[in-house]
Amino acid sequence: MGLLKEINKPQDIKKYSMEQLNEIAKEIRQLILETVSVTGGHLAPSLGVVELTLALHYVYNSPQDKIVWDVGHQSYVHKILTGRREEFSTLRQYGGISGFPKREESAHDVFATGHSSTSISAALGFAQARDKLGLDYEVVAVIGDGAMTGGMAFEALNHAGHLGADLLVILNDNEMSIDQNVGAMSSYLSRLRADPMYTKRKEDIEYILKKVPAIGSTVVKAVERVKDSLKYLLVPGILFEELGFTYLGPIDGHNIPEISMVLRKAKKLKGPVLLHVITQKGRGYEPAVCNPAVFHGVAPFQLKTGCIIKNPGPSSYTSVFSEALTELAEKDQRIIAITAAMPEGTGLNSFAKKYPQRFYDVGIAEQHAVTMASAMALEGLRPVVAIYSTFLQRAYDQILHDVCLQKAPVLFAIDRGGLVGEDGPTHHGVFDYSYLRHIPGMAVLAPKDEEELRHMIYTALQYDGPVAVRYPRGAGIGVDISEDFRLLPWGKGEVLAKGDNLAILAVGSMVYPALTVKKILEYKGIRCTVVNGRFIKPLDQELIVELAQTHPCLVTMEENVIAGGFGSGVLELLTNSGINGVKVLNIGVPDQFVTHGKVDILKEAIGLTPEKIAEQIVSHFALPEQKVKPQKVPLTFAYKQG
Ligand SMILES: Cc1ncc(C[n+]2csc(CCOP(=O)(O)OP(=O)(O)O)c2C)c(N)n1
Ligand SMILES: CC(=O)[C@@H](O)[C@H](O)COP(=O)(O)O
Ligand SMILES: [Mg+2]
Repeated sequence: MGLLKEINKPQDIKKYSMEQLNEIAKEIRQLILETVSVTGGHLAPSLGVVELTLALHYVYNSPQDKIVWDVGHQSYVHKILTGRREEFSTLRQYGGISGFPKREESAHDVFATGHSSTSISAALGFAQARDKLGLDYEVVAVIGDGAMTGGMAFEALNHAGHLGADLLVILNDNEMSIDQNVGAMSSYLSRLRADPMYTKRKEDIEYILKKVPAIGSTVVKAVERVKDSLKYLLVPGILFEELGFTYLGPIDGHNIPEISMVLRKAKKLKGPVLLHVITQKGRGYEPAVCNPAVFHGVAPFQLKTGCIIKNPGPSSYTSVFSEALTELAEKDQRIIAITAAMPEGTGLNSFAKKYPQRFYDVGIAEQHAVTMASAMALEGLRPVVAIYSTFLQRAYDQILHDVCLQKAPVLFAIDRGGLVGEDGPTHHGVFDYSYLRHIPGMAVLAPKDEEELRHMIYTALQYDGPVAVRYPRGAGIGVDISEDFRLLPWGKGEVLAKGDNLAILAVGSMVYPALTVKKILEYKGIRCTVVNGRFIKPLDQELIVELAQTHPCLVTMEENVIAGGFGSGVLELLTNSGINGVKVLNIGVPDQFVTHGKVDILKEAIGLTPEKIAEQIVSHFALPEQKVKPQKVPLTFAYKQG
């Protein structure tokens, strides 16, 4: 490592020449490649902003000057340049550095991001605070072309233009969201990239020349167009100019001298400035350049070949959902599939290939996706909105008012439910039971395994109302998956095992762990009933009341925060049913933001492993322990730890 090892803070790069900065760029790319090929992570986004980040830290003075990274998945270069080079190998590992900007991690991470399209709002907030407090610093938001399709970005552009705030928005345009970018904004940016000044001027001049001999309205129109083309000629970023921004660009986002020169110019301008830079996602690593969608967020891979190291194992919940929906769509023409810029992640890409006319990618616009789906459903279609649990949080109001209040039969396919692992607190889907359960008319289901997910999707589509099916990230349990579809009894749980000392009522990803807890407790002479709750709402009231009346202790288990989750619903039911004899323990995610790391490690850390749960049960209920060898009772399901 040549010059890079001398850089421990951003100011250290200011002494280097442009040639040396290009050398440093090479070293940074190599470090990112060597690290992410081992840890996994957001490779292509970060490779695409190496020169941009170097130029930014060359011209600005972080952390006094505030740089906000939209989504923040592209912040690896920023982290390497701001004192985290040596610990960069701990990227996304438990106890290591986060894959996203994190205030607790560094003063240079001025705003925690992870969800898209927030950077301009944050930048405007910092700019307003600066002006109100009489402080002196620059503010920069770096936002991608994908994130620019998010509604919040427009809200902030609108407000910043209105205020005339001194700030810089850098639009990092690489023509990609996670997949190909979509929307009218993306097309507009393509035109800007294609240097419309030339094309626009040429068309208009030809148009005018052809018409000169004519008289009357044609000449008037011609004059109008000349005016327009002059406007376009002088200000290609007219959309941003009309919002009050000075538009600069488009410039080459890999040319450090050019970027630095334009950044210096931008610093001198008053009011909001938008600098449009063109970058290549995955720059410097051929496999990522050729396939930026695959290398957007990538698992560990072989550096030499770009082959991603796959863990053979059970079908993923995502693929089971995708196959089930695509099969059902064959028979039911009403089914429409909607994603918010994540066709690959939600598994809808295969649906899109088979039914392009019944598929929508709305861009990073979860709120719009939900409300559009509601109107579709009210007209008789069966829209299926596939959005990760954490990103669906953004559309809470739309779910409540635009879907549930009007009883629109929208199916929410909620992927990444529960802990997601290395993406950390901005991405764990551990709040959805709580943010959905209290909405009148909403039904919430969670399958115990991938086989049940298939039947839940089918059952949910037969239900004439708002319904959510929530399932985890990654591989299923490894059970056989039937070919048919079974209608599950609505609102009913499933008794998996019987015992008289205590009853465990588990939902979703905690059902198989509950069976393991049962095994562990048997060795202590404690016999458990285990129930697969299946429905977070409506609860199986009859079964729960019966369990409470026939067992001295009741345990609920869920991979959701305890507050307001499934267990809370059970407690409300017992209280409202006047049942107070039974002792209850709610097991779930504690009242904290769970950090990043492998899921197994995180579960160990927050007491969500079967062993830790069994310990909590014994101590909570002060159950007498007898060392017994339980009779060999085969589990109804072979639960595989893993
Ligand atoms: C609200 C929200 N929805 C979805 C995502 C998932 N997501 C992460 S990055 C990304 C695409 C971002 O594209 P762009 O801003 O162009 O950045 P690039 O990866 O191209 O650098 C998406 C959809 C998210 N982080 N936040
Ligand atoms: C940065 C971002 O929000 C996405 O790239 C997200 O990390 C994808 O998550 P999965 O890897 O679970 O699809
Ligand atoms: Mg992009």
